Amino acid sequence: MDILEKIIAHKHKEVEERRSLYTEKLLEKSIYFDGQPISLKKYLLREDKSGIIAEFKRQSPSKGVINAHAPVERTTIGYMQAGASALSVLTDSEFFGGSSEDLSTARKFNFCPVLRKDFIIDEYQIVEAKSIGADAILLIAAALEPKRLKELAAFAKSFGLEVLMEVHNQEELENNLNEHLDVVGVNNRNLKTFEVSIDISKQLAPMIPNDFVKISESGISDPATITDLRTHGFQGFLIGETFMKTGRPERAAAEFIEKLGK
Ligand SMILES: O=C(O)c1ccccc1NCC(=O)[C@H](O)[C@H](O)COP(=O)(O)O
Repeated sequence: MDILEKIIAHKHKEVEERRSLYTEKLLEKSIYFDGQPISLKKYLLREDKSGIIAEFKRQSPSKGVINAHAPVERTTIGYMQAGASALSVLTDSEFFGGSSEDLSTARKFNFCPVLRKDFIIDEYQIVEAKSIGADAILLIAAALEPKRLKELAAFAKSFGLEVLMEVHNQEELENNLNEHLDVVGVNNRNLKTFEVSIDISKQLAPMIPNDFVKISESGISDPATITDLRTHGFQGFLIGETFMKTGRPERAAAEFIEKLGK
C-alpha cells in the first residue's frame, strides 16, 4: 500500500467513527453553518495580494515533524499580515498532526478564505468542513473516481463551499474537470513517491482551461519560482513547509513576500 492508499483507508474508518459520535444534524448547529463563505477564487485574483495560500502544517508523511510548537493564532494572523491571500489548514491528525480545532482557531482570528486541507472521501467531511468554519475544500483526483469527485464537488457547492481540485498528471486533469470546480491545483509533489518537481506545474498549466483559477502546490521555496510560475498562468501558490520549518513561520512568510515584491 502506498501512503495515499494508507491515508484514504484511515479516512474511511475515521469518517465512520466520527459519524457515530456527531451526526450531520449536530454539525449543522455550529455557529459557522449558516455563514457566507469567503471566496478563495476572488481572493486569489485580488491584485493587492500575493496569491500565496499559506499553510499551517505541523508534520507530514514526507518530512516527519516540521513544527511541533507554532501556535495557530499567531501564525495564521501573521501569515495574513505578511500579505498571504488565504490560509490552508491541515486537519488530518493521524498523518499531519492537525485537527478541526486548528482550523476553527484560524477561522476565529482571520477574515480571509480558509481551505480545509484534508483527504475528503465522504459528504460527512464536507458538512464537517462547513461546521468548523472552512470556506473551501480540497478534492484529490488521485484519491477519488471521477464520478465520485464530481458528486462531492456538487455537494460542497450546495453548501456554498468552493472546491479546489488537485491533480498531478494530464490523465487526472482530463478525467476530472467539471463545472463544480473553482480552482485547479497542480501538486508538484507526487503523493505516492514524494518526489517534487515544479516542472509538473509548467507542463500542465496550458491544459487547464482559463475558467478555473490555477494554483501550483508544494515544494515552493523561492520567490523567483513564483515569478516564473506566474508567467505560466498560475494565480495561486500553496506553501507550507518553507514557512513552517522555521521557528517563526509568519516571519518567514513576511520575508518571502517582501522579496517577491507583492
Ligand atoms: O506533504 C506531504 O508529505 C504529503 C504527503 C502525502 C500526501 C499529501 C502531502 N502533503 C499535502 C500537501 O499537498 C502540501 O501540504 C501542500 O501542497 C504544501 O506543500 P509544501 O509547501 O511542500 O509543504
